[in-house]
Amino acid sequence: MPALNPVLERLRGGLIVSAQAYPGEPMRDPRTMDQVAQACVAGGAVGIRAQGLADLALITQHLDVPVIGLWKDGHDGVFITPTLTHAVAVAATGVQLVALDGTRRPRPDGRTLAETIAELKAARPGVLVMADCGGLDDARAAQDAGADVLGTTLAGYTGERPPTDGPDLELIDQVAAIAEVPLVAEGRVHTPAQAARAMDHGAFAVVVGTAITHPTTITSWFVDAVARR
Ligand SMILES: CC(=O)N[C@H](C=O)[C@@H](O)[C@H](O)[C@H](O)COP(=O)(O)O
Repeated sequence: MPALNPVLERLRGGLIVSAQAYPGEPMRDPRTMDQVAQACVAGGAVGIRAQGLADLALITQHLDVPVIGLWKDGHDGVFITPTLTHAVAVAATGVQLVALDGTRRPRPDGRTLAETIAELKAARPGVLVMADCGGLDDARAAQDAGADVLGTTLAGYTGERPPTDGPDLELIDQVAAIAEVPLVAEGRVHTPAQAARAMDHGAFAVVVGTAITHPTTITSWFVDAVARR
């Protein structure tokens, strides 16, 4: 892999924590997410992934690790930073990387992924792009479209890959074999052992969300285990 952008170099081999609360949830408050993000950095996270302009505006002020920002609009189809307008607004919060839907599905504003990336970079020079992919063909296309980072974020959510129990290691292998840019393993990494396995399979860094920052889900795992006895 050629010499990397210094922002990406800071993420190499590390854990990125995704701190997101969903609409209507008790922790859906920018101050709360900012505090959660700070707590994760204190624990050794090399980067933070976060959602929404208000959360990002606070988090970028208080953290000195790279922040991957996104804006979820809706919950099906293309909803992760779906348009150029969303992407430019996310970049304007001061994040170093913008995560956007990196699938081959039509985007709501009619732009291709390549056009979106080129226009975002023209509007916000220096910003990096993480493409959230659902499968190998997405990853290949996103790399060709100019993505700086490939993520397995949408594996199991777009119909291209079955939802695996744990990270989609087969997809990580496949993407690692074609990636000329960093591959970030994201999606259903629920244990430290799974995070380590994703690295062993060729990930450049790993994103963990739910298992660190979503107490409702984590609690339900324990509740179910207790209820089974
Ligand atoms: C599919 C989708 O919408 N993924 C979102 C992307 O930002 C988040 O809801 C996930 O929490 C994140 O990808 C981390 O994954 P996990 O929470 O499984 O560690």
